[in-house]
Amino acid sequence: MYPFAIETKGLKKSFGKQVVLDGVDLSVPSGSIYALLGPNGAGKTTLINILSTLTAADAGEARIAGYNVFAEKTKVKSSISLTGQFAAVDEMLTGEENMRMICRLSGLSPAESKARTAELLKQFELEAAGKKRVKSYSGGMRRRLDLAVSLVVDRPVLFLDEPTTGLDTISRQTLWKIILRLKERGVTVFLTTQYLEEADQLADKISVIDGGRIVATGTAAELKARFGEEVIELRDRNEALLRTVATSGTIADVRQALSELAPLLPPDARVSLRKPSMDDVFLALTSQPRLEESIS
Ligand SMILES: Nc1ncnc2c1ncn2[C@@H]1O[C@H](COP(=O)(O)OP(=O)(O)OP(=O)(O)O)[C@@H](O)[C@H]1O
Repeated sequence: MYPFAIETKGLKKSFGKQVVLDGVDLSVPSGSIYALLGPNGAGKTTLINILSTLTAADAGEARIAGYNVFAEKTKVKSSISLTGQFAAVDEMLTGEENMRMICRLSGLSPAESKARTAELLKQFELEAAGKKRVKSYSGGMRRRLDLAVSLVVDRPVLFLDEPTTGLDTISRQTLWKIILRLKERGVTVFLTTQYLEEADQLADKISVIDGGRIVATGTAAELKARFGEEVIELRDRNEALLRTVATSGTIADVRQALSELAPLLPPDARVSLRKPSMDDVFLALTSQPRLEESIS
């Protein structure tokens, strides 16, 4: 097994004059869950499209399971699964019929197709739903079927582009559980997300992309620690958030921060200290409007 399932160096991509990726360096350890976190339009889908050979890069290097993404496309394609790859799930067929058809198209015998379908429907908690037509599925069921379909053939690297966008909390948690089980089976999962909590819960490592560059990489704990050990939160008397300020949490630092802030805030503003969240980290690292700016 390669130490890094995905490696990129200096990856660049522009669409016309718009620079979307401006030198992306990534190393994703084999068998890990890696989250790429970034605001809308940061280039997450473009990066996945390049890594899965769907889009050409302008410059740089990329390897999947050791294979060169630009020179060894066939080997790369046979090393990856991509959700949504088979957009051709037939809504008029049941989940089970779709799965069996895709198994057959992937070269499995009728008996193998039946067994693989049963195994995947069970793994994705779709046993009952498997008997129903796909057009009656909820968003969460459909997302699980798409994921199951993309895993008909075992591949070492799985790309998931915003796998839980638009799902309710329960469906999201079911998918998280499934993604964690895939990791236990040795699959490397590379997912993009706008949900900070998702990256926090699932990923062994997180990279934050902004303005076409990776602006930070680390575990959720490392990224939070880099931000600061504590956050001072100031709220008005109706509990509306006025300010957040990163601090070390020592008496000296907290006192200094409060004495600087006091003249700018109503005298009855309330103060509390809390640990930083992924939201704090994300806002600090990306060019999204900062909390302080957005409320002042
Ligand atoms: N084929 C294309 N032609 C022109 N511009 C494109 C093309 N694909 C993407 N872009 C532009 O590149 C930028 C990055 O898009 P991309 O879809 O990679 O971002 P993203 O991080 O996945 O965003 P989101 O979270 O909104 O899906 C966007 O401004 C988008 O409009």
